[in-house]
Amino acid sequence: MIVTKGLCFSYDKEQYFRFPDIEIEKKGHLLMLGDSGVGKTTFLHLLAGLLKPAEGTVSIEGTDIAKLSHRKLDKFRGRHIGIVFQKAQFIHSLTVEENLLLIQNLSGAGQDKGRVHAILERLNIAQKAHSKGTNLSEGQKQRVSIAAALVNNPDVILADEPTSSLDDKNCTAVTELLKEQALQTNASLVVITHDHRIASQFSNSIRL
Ligand SMILES: Nc1ncnc2c1ncn2[C@@H]1O[C@H](COP(=O)(O)OP(=O)(O)OP(=O)(O)O)[C@@H](O)[C@H]1O
Repeated sequence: MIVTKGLCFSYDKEQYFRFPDIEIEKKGHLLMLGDSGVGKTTFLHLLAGLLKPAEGTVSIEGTDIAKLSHRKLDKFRGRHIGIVFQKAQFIHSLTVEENLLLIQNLSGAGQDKGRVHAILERLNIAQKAHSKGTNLSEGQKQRVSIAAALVNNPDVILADEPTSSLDDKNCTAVTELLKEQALQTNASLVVITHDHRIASQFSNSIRL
């Protein structure tokens, strides 16, 4: 479960962002829409503890994440939060499978090749399991990034423009997978986007 209260943030004191309070139960989801530059990624990074709010709180599974030390926050993120970044972030010299196994290892959860392959199948990239990151298209990289966010069954899934590089078929597949994953693993899902193709697939949405 994720709850925010009174979140404010500023990069430079010139532009001040005030974000609406959100509360997403387990299995719940929220789509946040908004034009380029309104602060969607900033909001997501506050939710993930990658930025510290000037005011307000982010509570995940009952923990106020701003109260955690850097080390504890990194560990907490690895265990509880799956982030789909706008630009895919993984090690390009490793294969897709090796990247996902490494993420499982780093979280302390142990390796589960079956889980890795099941998720790659769902994302239509199982045939790329043994390819290196440098040999993937942008859409394939985006899907690896989604697999990386989901592979540890996080309690909170935060997705930043997860469908921007995808064609219509994969756009629907990815959105369905994110929602289904949240339902199956009792997770809360936040998706931010300006991709209007996915608006109709979410019953709960707000505009920034
Ligand atoms: N590290 C930074 N330092 C200073 N200003 C920043 C920084 N990151 C973002 N900004 C500014 O904050 C504003 C909001 O950026 P943000 O990336 O959150 O918007 P967004 O709604 O996600 O946009 P987009 O849809 O284009 O990704 C923008 O005006 C941006 O220039």
